[in-house]
Amino acid sequence: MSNEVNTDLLKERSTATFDAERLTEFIYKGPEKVKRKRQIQNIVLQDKFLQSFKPTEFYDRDGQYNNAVRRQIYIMDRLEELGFRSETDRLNFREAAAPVELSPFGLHSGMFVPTLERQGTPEQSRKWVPLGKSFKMIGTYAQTELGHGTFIRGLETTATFDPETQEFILDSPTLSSIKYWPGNVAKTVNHCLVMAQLYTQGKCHGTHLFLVQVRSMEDHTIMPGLEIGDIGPKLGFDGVDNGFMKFNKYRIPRMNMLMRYAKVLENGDYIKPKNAKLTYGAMVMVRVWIVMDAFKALSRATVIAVRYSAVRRQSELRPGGEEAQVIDYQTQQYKLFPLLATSYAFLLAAEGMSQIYAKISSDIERGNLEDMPQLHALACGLKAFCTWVGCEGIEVCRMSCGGHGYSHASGIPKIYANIVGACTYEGENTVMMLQTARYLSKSYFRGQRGESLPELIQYLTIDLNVKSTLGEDCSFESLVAAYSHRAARMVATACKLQNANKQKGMPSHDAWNKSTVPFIAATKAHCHLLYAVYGIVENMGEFMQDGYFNQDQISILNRKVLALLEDIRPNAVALVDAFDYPDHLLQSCLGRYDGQVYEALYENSKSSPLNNTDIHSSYYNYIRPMMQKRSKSKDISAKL
Ligand SMILES: CC(C)(COP(=O)(O)OP(=O)(O)OC[C@H]1O[C@@H](n2cnc3c(N)ncnc32)[C@H](O)[C@@H]1OP(=O)(O)O)[C@@H](O)C(=O)NCCC(=O)NCCSC(=O)CCCC(=O)O
Ligand SMILES: Cc1cc2nc3c(=O)[nH]c(=O)nc-3n(C[C@H](O)[C@H](O)[C@H](O)COP(=O)(O)OP(=O)(O)OC[C@H]3O[C@@H](n4cnc5c(N)ncnc54)[C@H](O)[C@@H]3O)c2cc1C
Repeated sequence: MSNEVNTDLLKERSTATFDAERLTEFIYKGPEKVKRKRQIQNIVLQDKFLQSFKPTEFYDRDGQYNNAVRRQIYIMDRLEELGFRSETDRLNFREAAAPVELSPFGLHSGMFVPTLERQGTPEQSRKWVPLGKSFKMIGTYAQTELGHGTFIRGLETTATFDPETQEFILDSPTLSSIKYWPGNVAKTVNHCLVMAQLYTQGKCHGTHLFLVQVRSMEDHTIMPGLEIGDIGPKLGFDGVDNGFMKFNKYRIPRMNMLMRYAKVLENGDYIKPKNAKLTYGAMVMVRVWIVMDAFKALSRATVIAVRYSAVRRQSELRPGGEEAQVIDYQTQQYKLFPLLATSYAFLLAAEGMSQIYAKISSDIERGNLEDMPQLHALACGLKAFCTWVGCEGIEVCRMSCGGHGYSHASGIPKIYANIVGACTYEGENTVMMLQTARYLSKSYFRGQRGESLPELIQYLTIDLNVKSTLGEDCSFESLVAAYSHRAARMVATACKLQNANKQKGMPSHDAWNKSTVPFIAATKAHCHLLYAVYGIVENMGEFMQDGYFNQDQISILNRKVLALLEDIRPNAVALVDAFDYPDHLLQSCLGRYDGQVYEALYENSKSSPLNNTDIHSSYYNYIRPMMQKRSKSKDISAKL
């Protein structure tokens, strides 16, 4: 591989009107943090073991899982040796060491241990959290069943208290109650946090979490009374052993129920929690993290597509002139530059969401549940919005790279396959949006009654008769006002339909269900981020429906969005460079910093396992016999 930088990329970087390094420092919170991140990435780059793996797509499922386990245990050991204490250092190392290879221990660290910490009593946390953090206990979060994932209250796994033996008896009473999907349950973990319907003294008290040992700590064999296995290949996540698990009257000690919020006493008495949804806390936490995952996925795909668009020359923009950089086609800019803006908007949204989560979750830990509904609504809405918009954007990035975008060598298919599951897991997106919609509906009617609303939704009470004051300058204030007006109008419209349904005599659940489509649109408008002008132009109908914008303002906006493309054009490469993703993290022949795309593609293809032999065995086994057979037959054309 040559070590020169592609001349088009060199030119792009030399003509940028700002210093990308300054923006990198803003993104990563200062030059020292950037320097430290790069130091850590370099440790990984120099690491022979970590650099010894071929791309995941060159291995079969067994190999991908085996490599994922090897890699992650190596990372754990290296982190011990390196002695990194700060979470940022550890995260930077992990991300560099496994940029796209998901971890079979991901749910252990991401859900199992944090849930033991937050949902266990202090005694339970003291006993189990150190075992989890030292990997003496390896766990996951097992909630979804064959028959239920979304509707937690419909889960069928039972945990029945036996006061004689002071145990809970876990059971999968039906086929549909078999646990199905939980990550890492098939081969990796020896414990699970199981969500089950709690029965005591003959009464069901709803779903609660139970710590269950599922494999022997001696030899990893499956505990008697359990059936466990892998669910099979999936669209992505092939290094992760999502599994199924069936309980057959499986007994666990009473004290294995997480009892921070709800309790079962020795005599079987049930002590209820302050709020039944406290048990759902782990899911809220992961939804908040998924907003950042959506930013990372979309921004990486955008880096690849923008750099490639600066390098790829195709067709004549000027008749008889040299072939143009595809980034100079207005259509290519209209595809990619809004995604660049969206990536930056997602970064800010993810950081804001994390701050709000930190504040409200610590209030909840102290017993103040006041803002729990707002946190739930925000986490549901942003998780759904950012994964939907992010996945659509990553697909646009793939297609904007033409044929090479469809190759794993572009790096984009893996980015997509890893993040698109997040539209489903941790709460299916439509269902999540409806949770936010329910909160907006209740808030709208509270606002109508003159009650005060939390700051984030005070816009619901604005005067909808006001028209836009947008002028040629498309001021920030006028754009924010436009988005607020659109969302407030759409929420009001959906609520009026819900009310009208009730006035017609529909029971409230039907009145709700028959207004959920406009509520989904209204909730998307509520979550819509301010990548401003493009968002208005793409959704113009929703902004025009009540004449909020006049014809002249619409012309201004249409002109503005095209003008913005030209404004961004000279800085497009610098804006993606600022994300500071090193090549080994992007794993993309198209998105390389040096732009040597064709050499990289050629080298990558030569290393494809199918090239290990010149003539494939299938020629000797099938093709040659077929040709020999046909060459003997008389009427060869009929055969063809
Ligand atoms: C959809 C809901 C929220 C419905 O719950 P429900 O008990 O039926 O409640 P409801 O009747 O709709 O609402 C009653 C009320 O409960 C509230 N509520 C609901 N959930 C929460 C919460 N988390 N925090 C705070 N409040 C919550 C609702 O807003 C309602 O409030 P309201 O009565 O309107 O004031 C629930 O079923 C749910 O969360 N479903 C999604 C299941 C899910 O997320 N599964 C994830 C499994 S783990 C996984 O996928 C890991 C993947 C990670 C990986 O592999 O990397
Ligand atoms: C990659 C991956 C990893 C996963 N990891 C885990 C894990 O580690 N642990 C775990 O417990 N689970 C896990 N899951 C399961 C996941 O959490 C569930 O699949 C998810 O919660 C969706 O539930 P469901 O499958 O029941 O979908 P369903 O709800 O059955 O979705 C089917 C359709 O029904 C619609 N629908 C459902 N309810 C409503 C409603 N009230 N209103 C309107 N429409 C509705 C949905 O919008 C959707 O269109 C994982 C799933 C995936 C894909």
